[in-house]
Amino acid sequence: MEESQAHGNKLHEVLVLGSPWVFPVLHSQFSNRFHFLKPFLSSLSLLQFLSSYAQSIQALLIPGGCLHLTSAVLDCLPALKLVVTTSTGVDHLDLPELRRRQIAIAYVPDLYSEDVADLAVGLLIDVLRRVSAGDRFLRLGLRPTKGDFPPLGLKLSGKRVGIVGLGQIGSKVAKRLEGFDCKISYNSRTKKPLVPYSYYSNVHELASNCDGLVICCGLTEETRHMINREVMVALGKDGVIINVGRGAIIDEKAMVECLIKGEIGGVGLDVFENEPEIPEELFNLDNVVLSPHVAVITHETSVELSKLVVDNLEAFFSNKPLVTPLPNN
Ligand SMILES: O=CC(=O)O
Repeated sequence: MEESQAHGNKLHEVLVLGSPWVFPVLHSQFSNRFHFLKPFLSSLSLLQFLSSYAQSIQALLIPGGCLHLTSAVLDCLPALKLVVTTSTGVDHLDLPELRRRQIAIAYVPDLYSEDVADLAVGLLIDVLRRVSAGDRFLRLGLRPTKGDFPPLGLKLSGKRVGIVGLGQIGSKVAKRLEGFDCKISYNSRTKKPLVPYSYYSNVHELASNCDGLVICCGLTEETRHMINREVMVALGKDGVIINVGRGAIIDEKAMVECLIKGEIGGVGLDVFENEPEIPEELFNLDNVVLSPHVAVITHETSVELSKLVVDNLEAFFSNKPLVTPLPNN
């Protein structure tokens, strides 16, 4: 309210759900153009807040990942006409329900793939070469010169790496790993005609023929728990898994068991099955590298994202076509 009053004319109201990481940039640059409603700063429950303050809200902003836009939330927003998600993945949105209510969706088609691919390779190097484990070793006061043994890692160069989902992100991971002389294979819904890598239609077979898997696909009913215990056992006790897709693509409970029993070699995870929850057991395992769902986040990207979000909001409020509408919506 304060912001609209300060400018003497009415700003367009935008509801911000789930504290998206772009919000600080957005708020500092564009609070003179929009009035942002921030339930995450309120002491009220989300539904109480929405029922009290959001009855006339037409546009909302939501990050990908943990917060799901449920019918209960939508029922509190009778005037809603636009959802802008700051994610590429849309598994947190109930698409049929949004369609039924004729609510338009803007998303982020291809802003993040370089950053996500960079972090995927970073996690792979970290898990194999034990960068974070070595860091912990030194911080504990241990030293090779005192006869302490640093945790020895495994080579990346020349490894057989399977990419699960060879889209924008997966292709960039593959390209980066070519620079490490890795032998790349992949699994995706269909074989890509112009790709030089070996194709496996079945992820179990892919795992049997690889030293590591990098999961880059989206979460759908088909990919949920696609990386199950059998796939992990097929990958083998030195095999590593990197996940920059969505947590629930891996059967997380089975993964924890495989790690504890030494049935896989290690994991690097940017995403988790029940974010923001992380299984306790993972904190005690030295062959696990954890990252707080930041693969898409860099300073540079946050500036570009902020502009994209505002361009979509401005288009909506001036009755123009959205800049990045979700296809088939
Ligand atoms: O996880 C982030 C995204 O889907 O963009």
